[in-house]
Amino acid sequence: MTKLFLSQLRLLQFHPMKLHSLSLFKLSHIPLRNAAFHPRPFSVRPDRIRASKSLVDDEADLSNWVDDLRTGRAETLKPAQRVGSREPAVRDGGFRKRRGGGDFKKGKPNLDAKTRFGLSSDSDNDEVVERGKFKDAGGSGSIGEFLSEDDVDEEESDIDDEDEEIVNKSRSVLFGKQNGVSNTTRPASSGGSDSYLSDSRFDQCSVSPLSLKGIKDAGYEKMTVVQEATLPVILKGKDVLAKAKTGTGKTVAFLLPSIEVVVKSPPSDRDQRRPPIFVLVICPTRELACQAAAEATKLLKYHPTIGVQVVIGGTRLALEQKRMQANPCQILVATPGRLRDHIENTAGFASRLMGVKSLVLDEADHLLDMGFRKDIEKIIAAIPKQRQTLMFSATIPDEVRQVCHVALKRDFEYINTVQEGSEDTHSQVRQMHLVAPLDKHFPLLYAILKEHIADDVDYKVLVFCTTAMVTRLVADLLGELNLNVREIHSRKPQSYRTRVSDEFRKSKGLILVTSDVSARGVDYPDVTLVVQVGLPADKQQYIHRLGRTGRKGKEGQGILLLAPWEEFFLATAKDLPIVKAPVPLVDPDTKKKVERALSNVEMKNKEAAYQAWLGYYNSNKKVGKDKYRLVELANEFSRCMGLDNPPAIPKLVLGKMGLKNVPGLRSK
Ligand SMILES: Nc1ncnc2c1ncn2[C@@H]1O[C@H](COP(=O)(O)OP(=O)(O)OP(=O)(O)O)[C@@H](O)[C@H]1O
Repeated sequence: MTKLFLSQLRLLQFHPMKLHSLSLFKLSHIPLRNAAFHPRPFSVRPDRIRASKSLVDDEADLSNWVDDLRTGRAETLKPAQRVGSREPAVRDGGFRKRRGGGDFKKGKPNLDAKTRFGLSSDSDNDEVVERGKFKDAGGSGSIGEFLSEDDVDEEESDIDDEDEEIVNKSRSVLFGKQNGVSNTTRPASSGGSDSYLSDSRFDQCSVSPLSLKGIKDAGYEKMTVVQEATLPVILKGKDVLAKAKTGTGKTVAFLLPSIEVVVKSPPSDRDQRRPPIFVLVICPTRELACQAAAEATKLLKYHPTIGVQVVIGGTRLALEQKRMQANPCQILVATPGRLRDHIENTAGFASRLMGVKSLVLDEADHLLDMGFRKDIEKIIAAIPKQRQTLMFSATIPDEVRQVCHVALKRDFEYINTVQEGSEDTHSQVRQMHLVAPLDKHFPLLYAILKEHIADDVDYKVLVFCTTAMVTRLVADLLGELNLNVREIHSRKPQSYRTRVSDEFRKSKGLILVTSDVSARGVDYPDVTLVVQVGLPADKQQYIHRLGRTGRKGKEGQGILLLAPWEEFFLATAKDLPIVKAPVPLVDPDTKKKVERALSNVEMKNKEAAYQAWLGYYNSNKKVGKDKYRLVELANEFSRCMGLDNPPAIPKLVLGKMGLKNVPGLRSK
């Protein structure tokens, strides 16, 4: 039996003097912690990429996109790009091959896209900093805006469309029952501790022949560990709370048995005006909802009578209403706020929900935290008590287990596929942290990215930032530095988000600067590096962000860039193997280049980023405690952007933030 060691790493203090003494940082040359790891070849998957959402030009098209997949009207599916382990970088006399680009200009934020999607007009929108609390506002001063949700996604139905709204049977170890709850830990069944595939095949399970055909066409043969662990239990009708590492196939694990629920239900009458919805899947973000619906569509290939639809914020409610009327579905994938909107405003919708037999909460811990809880409770009140409930996530903190009775029956089964003594992250993902003064962050980020690009021609990088407006600032900066970047956050129109997300999914040689809208569940293949700039909201969010790389057993790298006063985060994640990174050399030239690039970034974007930054850290329990120190730090951030005089903030906003009369702040 493989023995797993929990690496208790000594977290070394960063010493600024070391900055110059260390050689150029080569992320990809650092040997993996688990040197013996070989990514499993992913041989059985003639991978398919879903229809190009870059064709989606307006909200109406977006709304119809999943329908088009169902009816085969969407763009022909394209064969996958390379799967399996990454190839070494191709170098040709210093020329580095780059792919991707689409209709965006390399290295520059696309101006057409900016104009078309109104980027400039939303620069002074509010930015929410912490779920359920006041976030900073960028100018209009409307309280409604303050109360909107930011990047935690995203869907807030009640504001407007721009606001938003995630076993091995034989070897299972039963830890016993407490209060009727079964707790089961089901370790990976083959191929070492990090294998995500089990030895069991789907055809060994009692699923319908048509579903099996769909699974085969999707390229799935063996079940992943979480699928093997949960399928038999779910098929028996039990409520399940399941935990499995990121990128290990949880979506299919809940979709397949959900489809079987519909298969076993009496067929709806074709003429029935309001046919029942049998399966309701709730995801915290729009991207995730679309992704889950697309996966369901794949699996439903041979079930022509079963329909799936998606309802998400950012599209016109009336369009969704029309679409649901025209193409009634038995499986509905939704984000919480928009679902509530339909419950309250769509004629006949509430009665359709009375047919729900299976409720799925994807990213369950996130859906049960305070930002979504009210919506979820309202939704649960609108569906029958007699139903099966499935909750999945890569992180299930104790607090969530304590409140999961909100949705689950008392005798639910808790299935944990993360082995005892193993971390919630993948051992094939090298995790590093870099602690450096704030004024070094932008040059360091640039140096990290340049180095990574030089090492891997197929680079595909996600850069996570703390808020939407800081995301925009960093994207602007990296664009000015001629890196091939895109940005995605909650202040972008949904059609733009969908387009960029799809482009990044298919691309290589691209950097996506993002807020936490991309933190959970989004399945971008072959991400080579995840950079997290600044304090993650919590350890769970760190894990989910990191989980965008190292999916399906592949290798990956993660780097967390912190200021010294953010270093306390490492103590909260001390069970994770986050090692100290060698510091990349930032030569004076690089520094100057970054300063020059910053001077080209629009003033209003810097102002919005300052305010957002202040709001984000103000909401942090530790950093926000000492308001005087907070303002000092915010002003340091302002100087990092080249603004020695910090931008003025509306008095109302300062009042809401509890920052009135704090020295160092300028009000207007
Ligand atoms: N049985 C299978 N065999 C091979 N590939 C699979 C199988 N099941 C799912 N996959 C693929 O694995 C990838 C990851 O799946 P998925 O996105 O569901 O992961 P996840 O566990 O939900 O991740 P996260 O925690 O980040 O949400 C997807 O590309 C999916 O198509």
